[in-house]
Amino acid sequence: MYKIHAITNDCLPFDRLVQIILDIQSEVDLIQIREKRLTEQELMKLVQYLIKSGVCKEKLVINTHYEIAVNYGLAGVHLPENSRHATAIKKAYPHLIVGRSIHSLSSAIQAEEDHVDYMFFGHIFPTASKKNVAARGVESLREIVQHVHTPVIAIGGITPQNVERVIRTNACGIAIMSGIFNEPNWKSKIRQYQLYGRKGE
Ligand SMILES: Cc1nc(C(=O)O)sc1CCOP(=O)(O)O
Repeated sequence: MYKIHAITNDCLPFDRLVQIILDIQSEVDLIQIREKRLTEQELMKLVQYLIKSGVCKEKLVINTHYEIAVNYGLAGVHLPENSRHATAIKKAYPHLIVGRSIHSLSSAIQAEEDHVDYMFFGHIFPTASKKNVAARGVESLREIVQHVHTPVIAIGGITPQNVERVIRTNACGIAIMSGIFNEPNWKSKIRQYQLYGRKGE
């Protein structure tokens, strides 16, 4: 079964965000807190509240703020493409999962040299959150997957209808934002994403 990462969509009211995370945690491998509009203080509050509400710390990765991941015992941190902190973070906190976004083969090779634990490559298909950049497509994904040993997670515009094409590239997983967090029936939607993996087992 391929990995499923859920990425928060930076626009939900606090209570709804917490509810969805609680509901989906047993269905996905990792949940990335990507709430860019929040201050560091607000992010800490959110993380504290999630843990207090019963969210499993080992399921949580936070975007950029590795100090929050360390201080609250989260599974890891997800870094942007231009971040050069991965090597230093891995050295200081070997237990922390460190992921990075990449958008080209050269970035993928750099991320591998920096010993990240996984990389996100996207966006694979057109998606509302990347309107002004052309989608990179499944063939670019396949090329990246063939060139690196580090797990590659595909992101961007992935739906239950196209997930099979993505996984056929040998990408080791998918990352989903709107397909979970913008969905009224988020739990049943995740099951649709899982279906191809189950059939392929
Ligand atoms: C957060 C993000 N990063 C991307 C990248 O290409 O690096 S695409 C993306 C948004 C993914 O949202 P959806 O699942 O709704 O298409």
